[in-house]
Amino acid sequence: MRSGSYVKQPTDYRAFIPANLPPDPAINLDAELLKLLSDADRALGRLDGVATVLPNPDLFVAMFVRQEAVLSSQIEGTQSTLQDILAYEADSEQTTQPGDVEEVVNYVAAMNHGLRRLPELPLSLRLMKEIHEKLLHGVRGSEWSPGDFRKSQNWIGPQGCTLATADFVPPPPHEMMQALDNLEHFIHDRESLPVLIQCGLIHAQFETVHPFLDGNGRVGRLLITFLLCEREILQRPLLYLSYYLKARKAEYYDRLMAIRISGDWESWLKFFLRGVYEVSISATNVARQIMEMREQHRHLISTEITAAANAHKLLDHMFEKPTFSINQAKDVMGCAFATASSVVERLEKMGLLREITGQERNRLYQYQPYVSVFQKLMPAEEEGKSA
Ligand SMILES: Nc1ncnc2c1ncn2[C@@H]1O[C@H](COP(=O)(O)OP(=O)(O)OP(=O)(O)O)[C@@H](O)[C@H]1O
Repeated sequence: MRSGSYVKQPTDYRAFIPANLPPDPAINLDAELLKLLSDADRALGRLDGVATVLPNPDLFVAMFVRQEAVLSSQIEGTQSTLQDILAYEADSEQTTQPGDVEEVVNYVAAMNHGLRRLPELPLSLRLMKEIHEKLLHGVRGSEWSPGDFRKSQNWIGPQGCTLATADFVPPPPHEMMQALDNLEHFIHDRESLPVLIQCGLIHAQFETVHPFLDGNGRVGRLLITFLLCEREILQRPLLYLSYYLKARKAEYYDRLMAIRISGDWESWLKFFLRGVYEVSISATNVARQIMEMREQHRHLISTEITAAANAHKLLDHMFEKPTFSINQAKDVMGCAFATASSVVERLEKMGLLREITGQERNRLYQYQPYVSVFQKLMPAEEEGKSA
């Protein structure tokens, strides 16, 4: 079959051996697929444009990365919310954070590591292993060979299922390496296909090969961002595609299965491109809202606070790290504790900051209007629970 075939293994189960990429027969770029491709390209271009045209986009990139990290980890079943990770980053000593918050922190570290490495190391099997190592470092699943491809057979399906009852059995290790070599080769091919088509094919093939014992979904979703950044389709990692995949998890899995069962690459690609389009538009709006908010709040600070330089400094910092203690604010502004305390109090009265711990000591303040822009994308989080 076009996407591969099920092959009976000596120990009596059937594993899927993927065919090489690009698919043969080639992807049918019908009118619908071409339109979706062109819409997604345009929307992604607009998102990238926002980041290059507006001043200081780097201030808020970290928040987009956190957003993607939370959503991608929630697909995997992690309960932590954006609020949890912000509080954890501001004060990791706090004991009230859910145990799995470190998985999201690791996702952010894996994303940042990959983005840092890309200028010196192309998107490759080696980079995938490095990313995986960061992702599973010291957390649940870390007994599952962080940074190493699997050396045993794995399978996908409901908890407790066996090789015989699994929904899907990826290739056994020796076939897996051959499939990975082909995948790496395909990743380096810059000529044959439009980048977004290539990106969709790479993600799905990676999930089919399932080269790690755990974390395949998250590494596969990170690959999407890395490819877009490596090819300079996006200058910065602003696309939180997991927002779309999380909302349509059943369809996400069904589309991946349809590639294996009936070789239907095209329906997966259409689903993927719709996601790129929708999320690009959403992310562009978020970026615009943030820049407007920055202007409004800068203006508000200038008119309401005399000697506003410190507060401006803190405001800029809040776009990158919206949750912080007074001690941290003091360091950012380079002033005395008492001065930092009065600036924070003032910003709180102006409605820009909210104290989030409810404690008398070790208080944390949050730039709430800003965080709310992202929380609105996660309705369940507003009620204080994860989806
Ligand atoms: N039939 C399927 N059912 C569920 N997941 C599938 C299926 N086929 C492929 N997958 C992929 O496998 C991923 C799950 O693999 P794994 O548990 O190793 O990854 P994870 O990162 O730990 O978890 P998750 O992917 O759920 O976030 C899914 O996210 C999806 O991308």
